Amino acid sequence: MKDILSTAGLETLCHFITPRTLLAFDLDGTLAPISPDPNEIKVADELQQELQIIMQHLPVAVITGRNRRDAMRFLEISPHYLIGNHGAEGLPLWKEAETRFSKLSQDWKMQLLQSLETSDAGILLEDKGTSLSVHYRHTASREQAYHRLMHMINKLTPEPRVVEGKCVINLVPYDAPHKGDALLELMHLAGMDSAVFMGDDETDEDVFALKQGNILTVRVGKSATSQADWFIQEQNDVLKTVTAIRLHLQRAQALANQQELHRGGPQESPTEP
Ligand SMILES: O=P(O)(O)OC[C@H]1O[C@H](O[C@H]2O[C@H](CO)[C@@H](O)[C@H](O)[C@H]2O)[C@H](O)[C@@H](O)[C@@H]1O
Repeated sequence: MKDILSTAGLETLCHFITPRTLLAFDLDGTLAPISPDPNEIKVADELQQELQIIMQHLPVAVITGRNRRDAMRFLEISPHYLIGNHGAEGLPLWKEAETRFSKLSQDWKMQLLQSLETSDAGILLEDKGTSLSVHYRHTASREQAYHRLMHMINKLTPEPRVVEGKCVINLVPYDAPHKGDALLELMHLAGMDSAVFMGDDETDEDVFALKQGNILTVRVGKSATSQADWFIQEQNDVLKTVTAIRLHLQRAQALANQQELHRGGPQESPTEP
């Protein structure tokens, strides 16, 4: 894993981005810092402004574990693509399957509600439609809560795909598209032949694991176990990276304008009568 904000990293990033690159971002922990309350996240105004400018040059996608409606509450910009539920919501090719995904998620919710006891205070079920998240950030002992929840989750039928996150266990239908599938489908939809993706969490590993030369992946936080190729130190560095992309796009645009002017050649002055 290498530092994308190093001189070599920024050179690679700028060299990688072409007019056919999709820029995709995770939300929690990437566009917004992690907050103890999922309802209290904030995408910095400056970051939204940078993304707004970038969107004039390239397609932008947000691929989040939240549901789309929830994610929209925190975005003043309207990205070209907004995919929710870790990939299980918002992809045109999967529209019809979403009802089935929601049914599975409801079944798991009912089974968990039956198993939870009053002593399980602090455990929160987040019903997101096509997937279910089980939060344990606010329990007295996170470790105990985690083990107890995994015990319950292992008994769920049908078996969910379990994706762990930051004090959360996400339950997703096994055959639902994940974030990696989503990114590939969006590249195809947008007619882009490369993509940059930034994420921070286990659920983003589905993109990092794609390991394709035409997808540049950046993780928030260095990790020995992540499959991302590049890292930034902390969430604050997302703004620095996005600003570098914006500057690069504006420079490229200015250069293209100049070349266009030269190609047109000097205007012939009208012949004097
Ligand atoms: O894919 P993401 O956009 O990163 O979404 C992942 C999960 O994010 C939210 O939970 C996490 O962030 C909360 C706010 O910072 C935090 O309080 C919580 O502990 C984290 O797990 C969201 O609530 C989930 O639905 C997403 O799956």
